[in-house]
Amino acid sequence: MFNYKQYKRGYFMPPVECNDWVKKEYVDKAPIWCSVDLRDGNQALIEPMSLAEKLEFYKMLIKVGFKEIEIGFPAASETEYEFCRTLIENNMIPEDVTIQVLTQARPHIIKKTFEAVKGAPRAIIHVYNSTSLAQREQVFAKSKEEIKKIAIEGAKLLKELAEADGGNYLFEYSPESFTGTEPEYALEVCNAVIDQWQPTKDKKCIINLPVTVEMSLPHVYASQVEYMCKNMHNRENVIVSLHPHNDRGTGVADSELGLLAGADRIEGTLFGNGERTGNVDVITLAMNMYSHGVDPKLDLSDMPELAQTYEKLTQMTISDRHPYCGKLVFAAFSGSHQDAISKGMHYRIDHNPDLWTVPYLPINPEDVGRTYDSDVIRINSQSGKGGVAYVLERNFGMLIPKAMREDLGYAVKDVSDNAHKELAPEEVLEIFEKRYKKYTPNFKITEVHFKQEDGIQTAVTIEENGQSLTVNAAGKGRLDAVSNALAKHFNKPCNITVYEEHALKSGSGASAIAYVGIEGDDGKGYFGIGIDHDIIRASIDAVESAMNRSLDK
Ligand SMILES: CC(=O)SCCNC(=O)CCNC(=O)[C@H](O)C(C)(C)COP(=O)(O)OP(=O)(O)OC[C@H]1O[C@@H](n2cnc3c(N)ncnc32)[C@H](O)[C@@H]1OP(=O)(O)O
Ligand SMILES: CC(C)C(=O)C(=O)O
Repeated sequence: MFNYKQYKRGYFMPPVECNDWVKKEYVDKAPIWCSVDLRDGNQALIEPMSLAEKLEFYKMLIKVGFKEIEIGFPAASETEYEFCRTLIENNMIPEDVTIQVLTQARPHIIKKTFEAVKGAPRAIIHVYNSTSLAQREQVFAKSKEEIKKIAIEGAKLLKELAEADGGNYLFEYSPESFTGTEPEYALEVCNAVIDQWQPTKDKKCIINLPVTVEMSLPHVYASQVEYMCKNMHNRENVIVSLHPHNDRGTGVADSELGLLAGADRIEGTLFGNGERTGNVDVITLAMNMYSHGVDPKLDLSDMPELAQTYEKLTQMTISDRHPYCGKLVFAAFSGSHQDAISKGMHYRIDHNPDLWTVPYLPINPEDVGRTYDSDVIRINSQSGKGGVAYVLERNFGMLIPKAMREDLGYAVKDVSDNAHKELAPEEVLEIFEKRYKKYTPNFKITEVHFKQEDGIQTAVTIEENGQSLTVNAAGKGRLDAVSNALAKHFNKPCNITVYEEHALKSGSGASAIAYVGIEGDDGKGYFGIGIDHDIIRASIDAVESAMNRSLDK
């Protein structure tokens, strides 16, 4: 039954008000990033990655710039164990990278974990036990003291084994299910662990406050984190880490507010893969910082490659709307957005190309390996004249006159609407050319001669209904003379209201384009274009098309 009465809030507010984080406005420096793709992400896959797949993912994480990588749960399976050994025995851990391994606070699992990391140049041993009220009561059936004892015993064993092994280890403790734990109690357990480890400036420890299951608004978590940070023993020698999941869809907000509340480190995954609704998406978090002008200290410049490799190795699918990396996240189909983006692009170039200010696009798509041409302005029946003009300019170097854009915009929209489909730039060009170039259903100009005498005199040969006729007229310029000839012949106005021309990009097979608009006897504008090496020829072709269009009515 769909019955909200069976639920109640399962979190606990700190015993004192903790809201200093509210005064901070944005995350002004990158946290220490720890990727948990190969552990939390991996344990949530339908088919966990093979050794070869984990290796490929690991290399990608290094390329992105992670300096701390939780490579697995070595006591969990042979593959996990072997992966850890492979990295160590093949010297695959760069000097500036530390691997991290996870273990339950159970002696035989901790011991197996130490066996797995033996010989590692550096490693973080991450031990956890669950502390929430629900798990104390239902899973462990243990008192607060007994649960704290599990944590203390685990912490002690880590210290003993590390000393015996002589390896270069840092320790991390997670009060798993922190968000369902009374903050005073979580603090008591964490402080007991810190007291065991006695971290120093040179040998800090990590206390990780997981949002194992997200159960509150993000500001509640921020208050809990602030409470922990303010009351933690030996705080200066403790790295406070966050490990948000995304059950309520606010893992990113938890992380950002948690950082404002004093945390130093984030554990998360690329594209947010992880248990249930996932771990916090490191890419979104990092790009959020980037879009505020803060260096995220991760290199996400080749997002399409990252996305492709991620999808291949995890068999997961990135949504088209996934922040910063989905296929459609930079696409604008709707007319008003396209218009603003197109104007914003020009404004930026004219004013300050070093600053990104384009409306509707939080970041420059090119920064993450996307292109303006195929990713940004895309044409369908929601599009407008600004977007259509932008597509022709960007892709084919055509600078459509302002007065012509509306007519063109509606023509393109109609095609898309009728076909119920998006139009590729080439299809937009095809519609444009079909409508305006060499449009001659009513007549053709087959020959034109000019003579300079009292202005310009012209003789225009018109082929109409299978017959040819030469019309003489005069004008101030050559195009004026031709339009006068057409007006005279058809006994209709052919006043040129728009005339623009420009060279076309090299390689397009033609050197110039002319755009002509005329006002018909109904007061409406009719348009044509001409493309030719000879700009006069191009202009005559354009007026020919425009007049033909006006005769259609
Ligand atoms: C929130 C997280 O994502 S935490 C990480 C979770 N990831 C995984 O569990 C993946 C890897 N895990 C595994 O492969 C297995 O669970 C193993 C190998 C670690 C352990 O396997 P097993 O001992 O066979 O089973 P299991 O995990 O069910 O053990 C449950 C027992 O451990 C206890 N336990 C569970 N977690 C912990 C812990 N962190 N610390 C101490 N005891 C724990 C349980 O209370 C239970 O005790 P009981 O036997 O007295 O009832
Ligand atoms: C082990 C801990 C950090 C964890 O994965 C979680 O709580 O989600």
